[in-house]
Amino acid sequence: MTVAENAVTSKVITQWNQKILFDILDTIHDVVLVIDSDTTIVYANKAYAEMLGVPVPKVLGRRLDMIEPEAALTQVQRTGEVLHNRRSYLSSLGIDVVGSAFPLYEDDKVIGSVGVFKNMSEVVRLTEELRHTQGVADYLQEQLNERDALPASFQEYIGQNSGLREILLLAAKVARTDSTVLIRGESGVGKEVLARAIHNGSRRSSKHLIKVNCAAIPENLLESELFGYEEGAFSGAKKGGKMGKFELAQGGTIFLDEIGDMSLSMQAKLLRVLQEREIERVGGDKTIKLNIRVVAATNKDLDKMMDEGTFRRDLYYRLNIVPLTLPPLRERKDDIPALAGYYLNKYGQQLDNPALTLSRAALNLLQAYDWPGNVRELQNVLEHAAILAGGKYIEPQHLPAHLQGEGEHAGTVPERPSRLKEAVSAIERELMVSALKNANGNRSQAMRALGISRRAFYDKLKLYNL
Ligand SMILES: Nc1ncnc2c1ncn2[C@@H]1O[C@H](COP(=O)(O)OP(=O)(O)OP(=O)(O)O)[C@@H](O)[C@H]1O
Repeated sequence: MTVAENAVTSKVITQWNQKILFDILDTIHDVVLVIDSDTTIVYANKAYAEMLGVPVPKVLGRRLDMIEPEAALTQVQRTGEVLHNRRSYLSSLGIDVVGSAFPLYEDDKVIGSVGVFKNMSEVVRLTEELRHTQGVADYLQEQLNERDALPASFQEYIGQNSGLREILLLAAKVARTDSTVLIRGESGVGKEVLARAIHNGSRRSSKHLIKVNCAAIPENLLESELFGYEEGAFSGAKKGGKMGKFELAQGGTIFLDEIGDMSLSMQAKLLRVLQEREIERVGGDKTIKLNIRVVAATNKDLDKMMDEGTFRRDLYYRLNIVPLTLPPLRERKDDIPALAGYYLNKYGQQLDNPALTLSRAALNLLQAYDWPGNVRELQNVLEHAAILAGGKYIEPQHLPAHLQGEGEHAGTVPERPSRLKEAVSAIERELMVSALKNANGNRSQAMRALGISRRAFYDKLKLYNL
């Protein structure tokens, strides 16, 4: 304030009496409190009395350092320094306040101080409530994210179908444990993809995932494949012996695929391993402790097999700790566009045709088909179509005849084969079907009749969805 302004103000004030000045201070919602040099309260406005719940006269003359030793006003009194917008807690009243305190000087001497502050308890309470609510909201959001988000290892498994998603979320949870998992589902639904995701999502991911296709290994070799053998265990045994798949999987995961194709005698041996968690190599007498996680898979109806006595019930219970059944593609057709997109992108890149897309008519045909061979069949169909398409679009004519509703069975020799590869595949499939028929479903016999290796035979079984 300038000297002239000061003169004007004092002139006006002197014209008013003290009462009017105090009335003015009482109109303020903020507390105004004045203490003298020994912290005796010499003035308090109405807001302070209301905050205390007592009339003003009862407050005057009391020593603030007795009531509230840590109050900003008493601090200012001691230090002579202004405190601005300071938040403090008044323990005598149990409230939070925010305000400023100023020293009052007379000839360089602090003769008192004045404080202007407001009760912030409501604001503090609301802020704390908000913080708590925010905390709860964050927690719930985290839970939701955890519920909906699949770990990175599951990204490879394409599918948003709600039924499938429930299974994937359960699998992701189980992945973090050491539980034995049994994955069931028709051929080509992605049991192996899921087994890999479980392994990669587990604490064993830095160790190996060892796969054993129990159906593709001849019965007499399966035991040494799984358990390994010592030198001289049998004629033709390698010098120095050989490590089995269980040993190779130490610290990691063993994936026993096609477990339903295991003979009863092997089932008994496997059951012992699951119970004892130890093995002995064929021809050896040393016990090897196992630290492995077992994931098994099958497309066989194990319940029926147990009823028929071809699958051991006790082994089933050992394996079925966490059962995961993957739905067939016909039950999750809503995933076909995403799966098709994934494979077309893949094959489009390989064929230098990155913009490769499905025409609406072709997509309709994919959606209308029942996919007995599931995702594997879809993958094969799209690979084939991608080669045939040439241009940007896959049209109905690029899809196999049986998808177009023209032929009854996949692979039936087309009357006028459009491509050599297609015709060869169709004939191959026919030959496989008739070999299996002639052998009454006995795969080994069919394989021998066809004169092809076990691996080639099983690859073709998968390829033609037999
Ligand atoms: N959800 C999926 N996302 C991406 N690819 C998939 C999915 N499901 C299956 N596939 C693909 O389909 C093919 C068959 O999958 P996989 O071998 O895992 O099936 P499977 O159920 O183990 O079959 P089988 O019982 O015949 O052994 C693989 O090429 C795999 O990459």
